[in-house]
Amino acid sequence: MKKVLMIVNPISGNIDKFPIIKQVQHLLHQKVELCIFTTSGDGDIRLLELRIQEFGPDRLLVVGGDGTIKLAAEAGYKKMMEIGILPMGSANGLATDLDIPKSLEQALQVALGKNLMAVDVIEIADSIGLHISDIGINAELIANFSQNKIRGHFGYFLNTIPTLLRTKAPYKFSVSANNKTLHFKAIMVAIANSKKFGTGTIINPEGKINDGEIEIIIFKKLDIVNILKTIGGEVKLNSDFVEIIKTKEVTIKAERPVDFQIDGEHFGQTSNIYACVKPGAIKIAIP
Ligand SMILES: Nc1ncnc2c1ncn2[C@@H]1O[C@H](COP(=O)(O)OP(=O)(O)OP(=O)(O)O)[C@@H](O)[C@H]1O
Repeated sequence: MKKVLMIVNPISGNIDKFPIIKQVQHLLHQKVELCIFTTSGDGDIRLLELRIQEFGPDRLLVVGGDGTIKLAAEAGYKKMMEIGILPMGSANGLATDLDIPKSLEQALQVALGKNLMAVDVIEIADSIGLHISDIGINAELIANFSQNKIRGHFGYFLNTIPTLLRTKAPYKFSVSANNKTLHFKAIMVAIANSKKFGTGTIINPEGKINDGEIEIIIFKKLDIVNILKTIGGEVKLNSDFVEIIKTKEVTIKAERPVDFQIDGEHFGQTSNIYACVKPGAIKIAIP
């Protein structure tokens, strides 16, 4: 490996990235050519695509959370770029799922290592997702979290109660997959590529990020106690309030626009989502 483009999100996880950049620069000194792209939160995708074109990296090294990994994947996926991850987000859902080590040195070793997994990409709403997208109450929580500018797990926790008080859930949805359409009421419908939320909660026991399929997870009901437990990573999901459909593509319709998120990034409100899986479309370095 000769050239590494490090993509740094300065605000993710409320972590100061300066010492991390210094340490990576020190560890890679005279080993690889390192270029740093710092995200601004505005128009990053086009600027990153341009930087990739100019610099021609062998690998993208993401220093951020799920949103920053999503950005790197979106900019690099048509070029089949290899991605390494230094998990520096609030929740780090994808990194948790891929068992990326938490210590910087170990994560860096993995991120620049030879062990690559071809991961499925979900094409969804003119964008892509690698981890978990959903429409309903979790996206409402993320929308409130983004507005409040409080990051970290505590930020999610603080937003839980107001979100639950304000929500109009359950909503009426229809889900079309595998030549069948289901109509039901639910508090949220998730499109999942892998097993866990960043809190460590397994929301999708059948999920495998490289099996060429996605799981549609319908959360029919969830009481406040269960939601708080879920955020704390305690709940074992049971079929009374959850239904899972395995598929390669899905259309989800809601009776009215409902909050929607992809990999922790709020995507406004929508009443119509189409998603399909592109098997093994991006390579991520794993332990
Ligand atoms: N310089 C910046 N200033 C403000 N916002 C930024 C900046 N750079 C990126 N962002 C925003 O950061 C968000 C992505 O953050 P990311 O998901 O990586 O971290 P996180 O939210 O702390 O962690 P996680 O997603 O793992 O919970 C995007 O919404 C992006 O627009």
